[in-house]
Amino acid sequence: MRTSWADSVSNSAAEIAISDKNSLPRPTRSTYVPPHLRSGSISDVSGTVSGTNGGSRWTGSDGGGTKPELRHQGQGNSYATAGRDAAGGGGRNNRSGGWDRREREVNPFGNDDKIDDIKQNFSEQENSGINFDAYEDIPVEVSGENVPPPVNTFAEIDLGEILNQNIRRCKYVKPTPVQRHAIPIALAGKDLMACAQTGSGKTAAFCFPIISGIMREPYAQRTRVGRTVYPLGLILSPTRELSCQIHDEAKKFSYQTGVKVVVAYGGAPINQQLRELERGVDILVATPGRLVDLLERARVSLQAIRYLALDEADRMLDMGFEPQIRKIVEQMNMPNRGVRQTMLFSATFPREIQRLASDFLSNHIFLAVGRVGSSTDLIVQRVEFVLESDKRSHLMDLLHAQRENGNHGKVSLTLQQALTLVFVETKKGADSLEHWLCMNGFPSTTIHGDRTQQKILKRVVSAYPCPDSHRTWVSHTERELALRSFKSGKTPILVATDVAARGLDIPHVAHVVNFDLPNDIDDYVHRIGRTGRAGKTGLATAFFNESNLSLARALAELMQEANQEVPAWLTHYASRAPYGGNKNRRSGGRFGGCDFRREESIGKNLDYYSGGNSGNAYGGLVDIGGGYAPGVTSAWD
Ligand SMILES: Nc1ncnc2c1ncn2[C@@H]1O[C@H](COP(=O)(O)OP(=O)(O)OP(=O)(O)O)[C@@H](O)[C@H]1O
Repeated sequence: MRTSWADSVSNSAAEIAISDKNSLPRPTRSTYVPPHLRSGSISDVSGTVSGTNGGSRWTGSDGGGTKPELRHQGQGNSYATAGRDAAGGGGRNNRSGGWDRREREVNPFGNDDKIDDIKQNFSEQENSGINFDAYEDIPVEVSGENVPPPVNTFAEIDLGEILNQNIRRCKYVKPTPVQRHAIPIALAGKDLMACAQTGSGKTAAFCFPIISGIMREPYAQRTRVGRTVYPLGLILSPTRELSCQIHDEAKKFSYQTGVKVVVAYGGAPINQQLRELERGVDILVATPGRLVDLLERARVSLQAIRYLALDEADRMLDMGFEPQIRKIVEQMNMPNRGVRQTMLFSATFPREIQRLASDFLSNHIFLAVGRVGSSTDLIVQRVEFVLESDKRSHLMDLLHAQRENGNHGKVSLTLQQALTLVFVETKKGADSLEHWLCMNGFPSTTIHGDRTQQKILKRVVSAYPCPDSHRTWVSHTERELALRSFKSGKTPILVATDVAARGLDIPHVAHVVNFDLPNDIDDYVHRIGRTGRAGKTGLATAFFNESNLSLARALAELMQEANQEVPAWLTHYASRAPYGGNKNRRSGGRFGGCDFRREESIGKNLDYYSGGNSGNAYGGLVDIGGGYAPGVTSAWD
């Protein structure tokens, strides 16, 4: 039976004795529950909660409509507290109550997970291909009050042994710049607005502190009341692919920590997601639309949220998503800013969006890490003048050259690795180009966000060229399959709309083609950022013509800033073009990525430092009014 949101919230609020969303009561620490006792009912060992759920260690009823009988311990709230985990070290909460998750948890690392192998030092490990030299001189700006110093190694951060093991399993040798700065800030409980270049490891930068924080929280055995679950962490992202990717990453990071991560996204049947939620959730990764649905069905409550992260935050707060985000954050009983911890991450952060975002933040720290991909030559950017009518044949030429030469300058392409991502403006255009490519001997697939038709065309790669009989229509729920087919190299060309522009981390994308340029330079930054990730090189080619005039100036500036060759004709277009390409981002040719508070509050007591990443940049904090340290330029200014 569907219960109204308001009813459900008020009922459950009464039951779990969370009387004030801004003063979430914290239970006392419970006694340690030895692993051999964890298989039974929680009440057997802690006397905290009665009722089991088919073997789940989640508290609450079995979803049959009976309210769980929650007994309180200590401060009179409903949170059953978990014991400490000896293996976790450092007094961490292992979050194991009624059953030991570690026995049932699927190993997200597959077979590549021999503890003996991973017990080696970080320094002895295989570097996962990241080019750390490229990061050494990245300009960094930080502003805010009491900024914790950055770290140089994971060992310097107290994340706990289990999380450290997972970091080793991921083959992360040392933190990327955004991780060096953001993780200590987040662990200090500060709100954070972080801008860092595409492919620089932002996902881990917000996941590690959330997972670690939940493991540390003494109070937070997760609670389910009736069918409503109460996650502690919420990560919002704009697309289902990105949500799934964050979920996959977060599951790796949280492996064997007892912290349960669940994903919910639209365009897929809700029932399976509901079942998964009923099994328990500590961190919910979600797209806004589906989350609102779950909140309105009272299947999720945000009352217990301690950590809120918005990935691609500028996208989440632009006109498309802002109303939903406001609803989620401000009208759905989530603890207020200042009570919860809020972290916003993106590679781009227009000034207007920063201003808007400050509604969700409390006394936040602003962090900007220069964009590795575009400020170095890791992504080689080319722009070619191509008339609309010539685009297809030009693309064909590029693909033939790529196939024959097997390389693009610095970018070595093997057959399996030569993945090419082609961005187009419309869904129809994507389907049409994919069909044409396929008919011309280039196995392709497509991905776009058509929610009404909810179908994508997937071609069988062996059909070469693809006859109609080999074409397979797959349902929208299989959009991920198209992505998988691309990732695996079965269909090494993916024609996509902007739905694939942000966040997706696809190894071996060597070439991004902007068949149709976007209207906004920030979208261009995100699109080309699908290559040249984690220190690897990449190539980005853009087809420009008169219809892209409004982007000319922003594009020329961006390329220049990234030390790219700007064709004379583009400079010419730029000089006579009105300023466009993102009204919010720049004014007077300046990047708008720096802390907007600096401009609006000169003289406020904000710490501020800027400089490279070599360590000496932190020698002295300068007052915000002092601007940049002498001789230091920022990628954001
Ligand atoms: N410390 C690290 N060492 C090695 N690889 C890392 C490290 N941190 C992250 N990575 C890898 O770098 C890649 C990019 O990371 P991630 O997807 O988090 O980037 P991002 O900054 O969120 O990019 P985008 O702006 O496009 O969303 C991933 O494959 C990730 O596994």
